[in-house]
Order: sequence, then C-alpha cells, then structure tokens
Amino acid sequence: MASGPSSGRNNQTKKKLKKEKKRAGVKSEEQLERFDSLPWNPSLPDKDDAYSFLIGSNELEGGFLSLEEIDETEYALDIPKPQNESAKKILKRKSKSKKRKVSEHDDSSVAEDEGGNEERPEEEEVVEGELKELKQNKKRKKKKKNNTQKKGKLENAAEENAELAAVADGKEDVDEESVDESEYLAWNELRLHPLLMKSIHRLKFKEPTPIQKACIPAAAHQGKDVVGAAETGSGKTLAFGLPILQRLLEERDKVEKLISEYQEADERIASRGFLRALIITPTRELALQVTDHLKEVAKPTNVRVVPIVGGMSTEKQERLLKSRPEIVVGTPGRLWELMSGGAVHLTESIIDMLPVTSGSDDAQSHNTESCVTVSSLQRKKRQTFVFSATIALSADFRKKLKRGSLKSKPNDGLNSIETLSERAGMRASAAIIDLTNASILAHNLEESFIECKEEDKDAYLFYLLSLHGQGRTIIFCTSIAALRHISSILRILDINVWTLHAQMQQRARLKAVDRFRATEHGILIATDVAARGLDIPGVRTVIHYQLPHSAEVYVHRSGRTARALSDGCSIALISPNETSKFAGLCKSFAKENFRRFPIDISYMPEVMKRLSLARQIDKILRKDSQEKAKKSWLERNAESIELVLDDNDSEDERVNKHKQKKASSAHLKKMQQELNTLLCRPLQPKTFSNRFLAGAGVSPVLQNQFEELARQKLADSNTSAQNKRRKLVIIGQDCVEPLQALRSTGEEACQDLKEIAEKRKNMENLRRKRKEEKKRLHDQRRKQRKKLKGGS
Ligand SMILES: Nc1ncnc2c1ncn2[C@@H]1O[C@H](COP(=O)(O)OP(=O)(O)OP(=O)(O)O)[C@@H](O)[C@H]1O
Repeated sequence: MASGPSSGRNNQTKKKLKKEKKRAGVKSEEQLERFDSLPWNPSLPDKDDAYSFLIGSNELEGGFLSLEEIDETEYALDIPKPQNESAKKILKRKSKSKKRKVSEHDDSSVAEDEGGNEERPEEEEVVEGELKELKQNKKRKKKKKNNTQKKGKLENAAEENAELAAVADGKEDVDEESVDESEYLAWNELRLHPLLMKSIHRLKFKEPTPIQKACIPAAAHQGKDVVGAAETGSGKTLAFGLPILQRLLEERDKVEKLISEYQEADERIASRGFLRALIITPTRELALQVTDHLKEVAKPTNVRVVPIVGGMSTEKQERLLKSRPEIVVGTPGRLWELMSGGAVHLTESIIDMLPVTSGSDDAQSHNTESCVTVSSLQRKKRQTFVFSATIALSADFRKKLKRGSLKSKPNDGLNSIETLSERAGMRASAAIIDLTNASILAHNLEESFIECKEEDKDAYLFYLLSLHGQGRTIIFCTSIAALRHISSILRILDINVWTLHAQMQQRARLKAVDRFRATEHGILIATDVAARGLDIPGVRTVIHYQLPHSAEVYVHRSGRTARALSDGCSIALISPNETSKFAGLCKSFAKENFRRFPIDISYMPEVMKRLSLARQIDKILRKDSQEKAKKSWLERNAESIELVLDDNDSEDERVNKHKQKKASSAHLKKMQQELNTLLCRPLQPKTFSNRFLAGAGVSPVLQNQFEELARQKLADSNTSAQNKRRKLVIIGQDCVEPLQALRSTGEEACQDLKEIAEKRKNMENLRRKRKEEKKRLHDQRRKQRKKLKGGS
C-alpha cells in the first residue's frame, strides 16, 4: 500500500513560508503557470498515445502529487540543480570517494550479517551520517542571502542527490551495451523509466509477469487505487513497487526539466525528504524481503527504502527515519509504536492513522491530524494498493467494491483483505485486477495428502524427509508446541532442521531464514509467520504437519513453493480429526482432486524402529532438562531470598536416586548407540534384498545405473519382467523428489476427495444420529422420573 508525502509543518513555519511566498511575488507564480504547460515526462509518446492525456493532466485519480498540485507553503521545497557538465565532473569525483566509503562499510556489515544479527540497518547509518554532513553544509549555505548564494545551495542539493544516488547504488551497474534490448520488448508498452529498465535488465527479468502487466498502467500511469490478486510467487511486489518508483522518478524528472529550462526557478518547487510511500506487510521477514527487493530495483535511482520492523533496535530505526527515506516498508506494531511516540498498540489498526480519501470521514480526521506525516492535501490525493493472493476467496468482494458498499459491519463475513481495503479507504473507482483462477492456488503446484493417525504423523514426516528430502522443504505447524516436538525428534534422528516462530528473537529468526536460504537441501520447520510472502528460491516441497485454520493460510503456506516459473509440491498430513477440515479446504478451492501421496509401506517397519528409539531418547532428554530447569529455578529463587535449601532425603534415598540416574543415563547411551547404528544405514524396505547394496547407500551414479537397468528390462519385457522391475527398489537418502514421486504415480489416486467427502458425510450423519438418540433417551428418562414422582 502506498501513501504520499508527509508534511510536518508547525504553524510558525507555515506563517514564515507564507510570507516568503508573498515576497517571491508574482514572478514565481507566473513561472509555475508556465511550468504547468510543460509535458509531463519526456520519455512518453505524444498526443496519439492512449495514456498521454492522463499523465499530463490534473485529472489524475489520486496518486502522487504532481507539481501542479503542490502548495509550497506546506512543503519545504527544494529544487536540486540540474547537473551541468562541470558540476557532473565534480560530483563524479565526490560520488566515487563516497562509493569507496560505502563499499568498505558494506564489507563490514556483511561480516556482521554472517552472525545473523540485527545490524542490517548499519548501511543506513552511514547514509544518515552523510546526510547529517550534507545538511550541515546546506545550513551553512542557507545563511547567505543573495542570488549567487542561492545558486550555491542548489548545487549543494544536486550534490546531495548525486551522493545519495551513489550511496543507494553501491554496486556496479549493468553494462548497458551488453544488454540485448530485443529480449525485453515485452516491457516497452509499460513505459517504465529508463533507470527502472536498467534494473530490470540487471535482474534479467525478460518480461513482466501478468500481474505486473495488468497493474503498472493503472497504478503508474493512471494513478488509480489498485486491488491486485494473483497467485503466490507471481511478482506482486514489483506490480506495486514499480509504479511507486515510476511516479517518484517521473516527478523528479519533471522538477529537473523545469530547473534546466528556467534556471531561476524557485527552489521551493521540489519536494524532497518526505515520506512518499508506506508499505505495510504482515510479517517482519516479509518487510525485510520487500525492502531488499525494492532496493535492488531502486539501485540506479536515489530513492531510499527503509525497513521499520519489530524485534530490532527502536533507536536505530528512529535514526533511520530521520534520514527521511521516501519509502518505508514496515510491520504494523513497530510503525504504530514509532508513530505514537513509544506506546505499542498492536491490537489497533495502523490504517486509522492514515489519511482518508473520501473526505466525509470526519470521525477519523482527528486521528489523521495527530499524524505529523500527513498533510491535508495528501489526504485527498493518497493512492492505495492492496495486494494478496487470496482476495478472491470471498466471491462477493468484487461486487461489493464496485457497488461502493464495503462499509464495515462487525462480523459481516468479510475476509481480512476486504476489511483492510475498506478501512484503507479505497475508492470505488479502484482498478480490481484479479488474475487468480477458481482454485486460487499456484498453477505449478501439485497438491497431495497422506491420511494417517495423529501419532503416525512423525513417522510419515521422517519417511518423507528420508526418502524424498531433495531440494528445500518447509514443514508448517499450527502450534509452537508441535514445532518444538518435531524439531526435537528430527534432530535426534540426525536430520538438520531450522525453526522459525514468533516466540524467537528476531535475530534468531533472521539467522534461521538466512541459513535455510543458503542450504540446498535445507529443512525449515515454521509456524504461520513464514506462511506469507517469503520468497526463497528452490523450495521444492511444503509439508502441512498440521492443517491451518483457514483456506487463506493454506494457500499462502503452499505458495512458498512453485514460485515464479518453477514447480513444487505440497503434502498435507491428515489425521482423522482433520478430515472434515480438509474436505472444507478442498471445497473452497473448487478442486476436483487432491492426490494421495504414494507411500511405500514396506519402509515403515524400519521407519518405526528408528522413530521409536528417537521418541524414547526425546522423552528422557526432555525429563532431564525439565528437572534441571526446575532445580535451577528453585536454587535461583532460594538464593534471591537468602534461603538455604535442605536436602531432606535419607542416605538410602540418595543412593537409590543416584543409581536410578546412572541406570537411566546408561540406558540413554545404549539407545543412542543403537539409533546411531541404524542411522548409518539407509532406510530399507522390509522385503529388500541386500545383494544390491554394498556399504551405506546408493550413490547417484549407481542409482542411475539401476534406473537404466530397469528401463532396459522394461523395453524387452513381458509381464514377468515388469514384475521383476517392481522388485528392483532403488534406495538412498535423497532418492526422488516428492514432486517426481507424485507425478510418477499417475492419476490413480485422484478420486479420493469424493471418498473423503463421503466419509465426512457419514461421520456427520453418525454424530447427528448419536445426538438424537441421546436426546431421546434423556427425554425418556425424564418422563419416567416424572411418572414415578406422580405415582408416589
Ligand atoms: N518480471 C519478472 N520476471 C521474472 N521473475 C520475476 C519478475 N518479477 C518478479 N520476479 C521474481 O518472482 C519471485 C516472486 O515474486 P514476489 O515475491 O513478488 O511474488 P508474490 O506474488 O508477491 O508472492 P506471494 O503472494 O507469495 O507474496 C521473486 O523472486 C521475484 O524476484
């Protein structure tokens, strides 16, 4: 979601500026009028073009302020001087030395980041320092009052621009000559700023994704509010990110053009250092990711993007905000905390603090008045974007928005995105771009499920990771307790996993994501904090260890795989208790079939053997750590009140305890050894013939040979040869990707949904009958009692 610039003028400054405005006199007014008649963007085609009338006019529907709309009394206007050749040379030299400084600093911050710490914003601190220096320079120059001095100040502003660009740039630009522009033709009709195209070339995004294609004209060129829906991983970040940057750059170009044509132009025309866009994301990791993504695209520009998220130093973030970035990406809690001067109001919506578009909402205006970042003009001109993969899960959202009837009523069945759009004050004329299909899920996603008892979920999980652990895997749990349970069991089973949940320190959360991102076959166990937006390449499989509470979350979770152009698979572990929830999910996606994931049950005895040992070990370790925690708690508290803890046990009791402890630790050691021996060998099916195996596992080369052998046998086979092939089981810890396993099963398990629905129906009938029977018996007994009472 994007909002326009902020003003923070106090009355005194306003009066002063108004006086100055008067003094500046008619001359600058006339200039402004003449400026209005200038074309908006030199890169735009002329009159014939379908969009030109929108770009150059004041008829824009909202959006960023164009120059014509700026009331200079509300803004500390500051025009950067156009870079003439000699100035450019000086700036080049300056920016080179700055770049050196920044790259030195970058190195150190990388080193810090390796510790997975919260020092990410250090880069911004350098910028902040530089900004301070620049501002001081600027202040000094402000004291001089004649025209020459004014010119000097303009040069300084230009310098600041260039230096900021150098700081924002940081890395080498793409060699434009090596770019084959014909490969990027599909972007042409979106008429993006050349600097943005430069980034697109560097990122090698050959064409816009469908949602980008559909949103950019409406958002960037027509200034419309946009509600965008497209499947997970379809490039929604740039669908709103590029329009934000485009509008900022267009505005900047216009200012520069004005200045180059009218050298005496008043410096107050340019609006700099204001918050121009506020992007709110549901999780911290997503905010940091969106920041990185936008920074990457904004590299050749001097537009600054700063993350404001919880779990990191508030002071540091306050300092970052003082450097006045144009774009802030944040999570509601920390934004609110900073906006309301320290008090945390997590339960309230930050949207109430934002400007309203309708103007009729007087009730909210007192709120917005307290928001120093918003000017009255902005309230009228705010452009709002709401993007999600799951908006269309509510069928009548579109109709309601078109009718302009999205007024909130408590519990009226709106889903969260609808409520957000409504509260964000989206206009009825908003462009609704819904590219989701009926099933909402990503089209490259293969979905499947495994029906099992609750207590067997661990076994199936271990089976999946052992036999199909290729590529990155994310395991989703609904509760932190379940997450802790499986991470502990899997670690005992020698499977390396990272965890991510809301009770972790932010530093550890970032570390987990970074490490998972860096490990080719990594496994992340997460709660739903990782469900939305995380874009980690190479996630091949998503496992739902527990089903989420809503279809919406299911879509977001599954969408961590099959992103952009890649494919992937999701596997839901369904216990009998979850059958009806699962059937409900399937219904919301209008899906005919979910496939049953193929399980070779001949592996299960071996799986169970290992799992049973792991559970016993886990139980002992857990008990030990609980006892230790209890003891240290007692000792700590006793110490704090200077109490000496007596050991009331008799000598015999103490000896017995010691013996028990020793036995238990010997038992633990024995089990651990036993488990280690088992884990040294790959999982084998019960009927497996050892003659195929030498040592501990099958190398990829050997595996290929086996497959080749199987294919040959199949080629000249009859039925008996096919049977033989079935016995040729190729095993190895990373044998086949889940997606491959799923695809090779064909379509045979596709009818299961009907089965599940049938089961669900039968269960419901049974429950209803039981209830009726219970009620009947209850009534019968009551009547009998009454009769007896009446008789006596
Ligand atoms: N035009 C493009 N061509 C190729 N890749 C792109 C393009 N635009 C974005 N991407 C890449 O696609 C990936 C997914 O993008 P993004 O995270 O914006 O998806 P999303 O739709 O927001 O997903 P989600 O709904 O899960 O949040 C990113 O790695 C991004 O760099």
